[in-house]
Amino acid sequence: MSSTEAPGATVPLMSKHALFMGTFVHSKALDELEYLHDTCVAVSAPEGIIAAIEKGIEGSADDVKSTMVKKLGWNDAVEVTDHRSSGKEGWFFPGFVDTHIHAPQYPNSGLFGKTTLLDWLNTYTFPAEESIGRDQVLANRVYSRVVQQTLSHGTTTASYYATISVEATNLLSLICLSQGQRAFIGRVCMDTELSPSTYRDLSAEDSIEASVLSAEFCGKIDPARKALVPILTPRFAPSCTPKLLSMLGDLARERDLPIQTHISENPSEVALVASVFPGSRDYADVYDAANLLTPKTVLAHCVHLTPRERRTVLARGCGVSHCPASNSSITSGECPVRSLLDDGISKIGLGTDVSGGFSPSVLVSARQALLVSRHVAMKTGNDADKLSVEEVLYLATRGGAEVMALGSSAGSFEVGKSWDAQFVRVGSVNASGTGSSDAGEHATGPVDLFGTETWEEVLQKWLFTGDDRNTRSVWARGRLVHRKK
Ligand SMILES: Nc1nc2[nH]cnc2c(=O)[nH]1
Ligand SMILES: [Zn+2]
Repeated sequence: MSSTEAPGATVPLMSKHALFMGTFVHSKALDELEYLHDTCVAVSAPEGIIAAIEKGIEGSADDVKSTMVKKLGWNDAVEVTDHRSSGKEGWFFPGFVDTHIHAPQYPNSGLFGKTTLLDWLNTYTFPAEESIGRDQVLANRVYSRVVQQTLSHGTTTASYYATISVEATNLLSLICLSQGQRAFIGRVCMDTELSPSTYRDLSAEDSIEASVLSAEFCGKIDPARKALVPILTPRFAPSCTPKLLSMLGDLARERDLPIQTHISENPSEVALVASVFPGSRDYADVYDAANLLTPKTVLAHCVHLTPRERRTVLARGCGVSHCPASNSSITSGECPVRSLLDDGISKIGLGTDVSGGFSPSVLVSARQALLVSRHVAMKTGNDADKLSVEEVLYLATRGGAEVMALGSSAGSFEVGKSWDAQFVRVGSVNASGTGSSDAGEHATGPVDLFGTETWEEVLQKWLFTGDDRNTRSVWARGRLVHRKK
């Protein structure tokens, strides 16, 4: 396969308007999930935008479908997905937003031993990334799989770090486009001796030129930035010279590009930044001096930010990608999410941070976020530090959309937003104690309902015991991008 050839079949555009019916669950606010029963959501073709939402009225004989059809005059060419008979065993939920994931690290999922960030980078990460850049066949294998896997776990938007290789990064763009995932594509920039001499940009100028090439490639294959957005990606401060950082800040402004980077993940990293940038007041100041902190900047981790750094992040309007599974796995620390929120930093989403994090599932990240918040609470003695199920599911969807500056187009079910959704199905246990979903084509994994649960409890059980077997269908920008066989 040549480097710019689109791999595999491309997910087709919506050819007909569509009506989805059943129960819809989404975040209304940080601490509130809304449950819309017997509801019809109309999605217009070919762009996949929610055109109308008709809520069923309890006890009313009026059918929401006919009401909707009359309202929109979509009588004929309409595709109907009707899950109204699913009861509490099935519901539509917004697609997840993964605000931070390293595509080339996917083969290393679960491999971290007892390392911490800086030795983990040298032991596991740089070798894996370098090998992808040298081998397009391997890049195709890994990138195709990571996009398939994230889609099958319900991720409709992902912000990817690729590698320094333009060729391999372009391949990731093509794969996301053909599989239908909305993606931010970041060619990694790094020009210091922190990484091996064989795996770094030769100069700041080279790094900028390569970043422009990969951004222009995205522009060529998706000119309106409908599905693909190039994102400038200085790996983290110690990987970049001040010159490169400042050239990236200029480039972001000139081309109106978003930025992603890591910050304050681990105490040794924070100390390293202080020693490499002695003239900066703190880690955030290194980025701020280069104009890299903008409302379109995604800052991964933010575990050890000082009060002054928090004020900088808030003042610049940056988003935070909370990566709890990664922070526990490579022992980086416990991000104090409640305290960030209390300080006014409300743009917070979740990142799987594969492969610092071990799972491509944002559901797992949400679960881990909830658990880590319990550890924070055990340390502080303050119950208010505990995040609720509603809050972590907000971070997984709406919060992530805000972080990626997609707040008006994704993250919840509202007229004018994109149909980015997943249909979740769980199982129930019958009188003889058998799960309805133990086997066969409808196997839905370990979530067992006994018929006594409230809707709130069903969502809690999904968060803690669910997995990708429950994610039956996934749509991104109206297009069906995954269906469980
Ligand atoms: N978690 C994580 N932190 C980083 N800091 C610099 N590079 C990385 C990376 O690849 N993963
Ligand atoms: Zn990362």
